[in-house]
This record gives sequence, C-alpha cells and structure tokens, in this order.
Amino acid sequence: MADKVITCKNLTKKFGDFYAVHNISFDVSQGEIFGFLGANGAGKTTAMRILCGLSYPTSGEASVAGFDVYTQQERIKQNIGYMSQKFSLYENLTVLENITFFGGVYGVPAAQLKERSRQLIAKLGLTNEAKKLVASLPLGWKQKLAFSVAIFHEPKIVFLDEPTGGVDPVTRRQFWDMIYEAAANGITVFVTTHYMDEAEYCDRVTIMVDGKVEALDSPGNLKSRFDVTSMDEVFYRLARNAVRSGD
Ligand SMILES: Nc1ncnc2c1ncn2[C@@H]1O[C@H](COP(=O)(O)OP(=O)(O)OP(=O)(O)O)[C@@H](O)[C@H]1O
Repeated sequence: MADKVITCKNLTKKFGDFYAVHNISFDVSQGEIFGFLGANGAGKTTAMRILCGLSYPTSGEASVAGFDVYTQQERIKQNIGYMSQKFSLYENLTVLENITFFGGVYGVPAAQLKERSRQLIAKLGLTNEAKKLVASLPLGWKQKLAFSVAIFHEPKIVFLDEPTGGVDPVTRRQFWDMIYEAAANGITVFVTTHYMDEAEYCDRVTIMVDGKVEALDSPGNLKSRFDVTSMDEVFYRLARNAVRSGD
C-alpha cells in the first residue's frame, strides 16, 4: 500500500461555539489526486489551512508529509506547494521573475535556479513570453504558470484551492493534464473545486457538508452508491440539505 502522506483523525476547528470543521477523518496516499468538495461554507478552506500549517486545530490529530499540524508547522510548509485562485503570481513581475522569485522562496538551490527556470519556461511553451509581465498573460496561462511554480521545488504535496476558477472547460482540461503529470511523478494533489467535471478526474473525492465528511470514495463508487450517472447528482443529493451558505 502506498505511503500515507496526509492523515487526519477527528480533526475539529471551532470558532467560538461554531464547528467550522467537525470530527473529520481521512488518509491520503502518495501520488493520489484527492478532491475536497463542499458547498460554500462547508469548511474546506478551514481544513485546508490547518493541513498547510497555517492554522491550529481545536482538537483531533493530523499529519502532513509525516509532520504534526500542532508542533511542526514549519516543516509542513517546507514540504508542500500551495496555489489558490486568489493568491498566486505577482502580476507586475515577468514570467521569468516570478519563477525565480518563488523558486528562491521555496528553497530551490541557487545553482539550479537559472537552468531549471529555463527548462520550465520551454516546457510551458512560454519562451517568447519569459520577459513579459504576468499581467499580460491570459488567465488560463497564469493558472498553469502558478501551478508549475507551486510544484517547482518538487514538494511532496500540492494544495490547490479552486485553482481553475473562471476559465473555460478546454483550459481546465489542459490544467488537469498538468495535475495528472505531477501525480504520476509522485506528487500528491489535494484539490478543492466547485466544478463537478473536475471531481470526476480525482482518484477519490470527499464531500463536506456543514463541517463534516458526508462521503469519501472514488467518483465511480459514489455514483453507483447513489445510482446516478454524474458527480453533479451525487453532490446535489448530499449537499442539498446543507444549512450553511458560507460568507
Ligand atoms: N475566522 C473565522 N471566524 C469565524 N467563523 C469562520 C472563520 N473562518 C471561517 N468561518 C466560518 O466557518 C465556516 C466554514 O468556512 P470555510 O471558509 O472553511 O468554508 P469553505 O467550504 O471553504 O467555503 P467556500 O467554498 O465559500 O470557500 C463558514 O461558515 C465560515 O463563515
């Protein structure tokens, strides 16, 4: 059995008396693409922030890349990559400057930075854009670049928080080809999304409802359990009774 790179048991986060995340438990294996779904306010971001070493749980246990979320937050940060729709690249730096900046921040050795940046730009087909500002790139390209930057230092796990928001289905599909490649190279992918076609691409999917894990299985098994043909319907069955609507 593949190594468990994320484990979480009865993980709970309270804000005052309110359970944003309530007793969630799951394991994620190395190289797995793990989808984390839920309606607005379900608790996804809260849970993800704990797993990224950015916030402490109220109770329960969790480890990421073998490090404890209470006592080893800095070690966790060294072993993960992170990308969100909201926080990604510097628009007023060029493509090359963004890659070298984040590569440096994430600890890519200085001696390798120049050559690896060149290779990445060539792989992305952005050689002619290397000296252009990121602001001038189409959104889909920004997202592909942001993902490449998030895994540039070869982390064990990459956390993606709604990475493809706002782009068309073809560009999303291309983005997912990059996710598959990263997973095939052994990087574990933990991804939140509101797009149910993307849920179909995951190895396993968790559906959170009001802070709890309501379902956790492969898309195929979830569809047969509910006797439906799409993840959209699975999601609707589970999330329709949610009381939270987020903020
Ligand atoms: N710092 C906080 N203080 C109080 N309540 C909070 C805090 N952060 C989040 N919450 C609440 O916890 C619940 C879960 O929020 P969270 O952002 O984790 O949901 P989410 O599933 O990521 O939603 P979305 O898809 O809208 O991002 C929401 O009801 C939110 O209002």
